[in-house]
Amino acid sequence: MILTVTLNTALDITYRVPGLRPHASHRVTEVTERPGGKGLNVARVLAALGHEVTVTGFAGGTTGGVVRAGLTGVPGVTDALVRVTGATRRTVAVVDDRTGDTTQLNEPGPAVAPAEWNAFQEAYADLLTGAAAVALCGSLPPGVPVGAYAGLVRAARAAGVPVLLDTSGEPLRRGLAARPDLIKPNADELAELTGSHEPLRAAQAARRRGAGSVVASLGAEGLLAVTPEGRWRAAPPAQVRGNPTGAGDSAVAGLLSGLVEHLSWPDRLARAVALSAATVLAPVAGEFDRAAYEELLGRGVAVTAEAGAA
Ligand SMILES: O=P(O)(O)OC[C@@]1(O)O[C@H](CO)[C@@H](O)[C@@H]1O
Repeated sequence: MILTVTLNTALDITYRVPGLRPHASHRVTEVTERPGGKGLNVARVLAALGHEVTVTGFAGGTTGGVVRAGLTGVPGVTDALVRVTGATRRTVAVVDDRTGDTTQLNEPGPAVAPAEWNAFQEAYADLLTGAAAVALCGSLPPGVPVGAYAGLVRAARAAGVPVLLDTSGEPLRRGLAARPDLIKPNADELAELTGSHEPLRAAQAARRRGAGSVVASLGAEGLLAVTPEGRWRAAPPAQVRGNPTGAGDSAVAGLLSGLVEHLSWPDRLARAVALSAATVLAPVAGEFDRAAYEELLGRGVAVTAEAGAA
């Protein structure tokens, strides 16, 4: 079983509007709602690839109920979310039909009480005993200590479970010190973490600060991996246009599935890039287009080794 942790789950709402303008009123032409928060997106993609996945984190209130209802019946996904008194947040992705651009609005999430945080940590320790790998994903809701991920990384390492951390800002900075096996920042997150806007240099700096491996997602340029086994760049065969929400989560699912299947780094990266591009091509945020995924993999994702020490 693969475990994904989403402390700040969300009901993801996607609005389509024919041209988004500040200060204007808009008619929404299409609304979709689905369970979200990064770890839930990762879980759905892993399950679609044939893995058994358990999801944990927090869920509460009416929105939490809708999120949980949306997970029931998803083949391969087991709900082990911990109930909280506060209400699970909503996030809104507004897709501008004219430009194709997406604007994201993320609520902060419910206030988590100390007893709820303790209950989660106990549940997490139990779940680790059956896990082949764990992904810790997304922002922290109010009330969860900013060093939370450091503790969760340490617990995974103590249990001998490979751990991937995908977050940003101070939670990433602190989590890194606990030495996660892999981090997957985007270019902005990596620059914020290291102060360097040059992705290769920044990824090397992140490794020195504690990450076993770094896979940076660089938008249209694909992925840059800096690992103890070598360095690679992986890019899709053609540029894809669409809604990028969840594309990073699909890359995480590709990397994690590749890890538990013992794929080589180039094969993991090819899978992650193809999944990520197939997510941009899917009409609903956080889903991937399976036909596009298979076609992209079949056409071959260019994975090139970079010279030099990791
Ligand atoms: O606020 P966070 O936790 O950083 O990000 C939340 C979020 O925007 O990320 C996912 C896409 O990656 C969405 O499903 C989700 O709502």
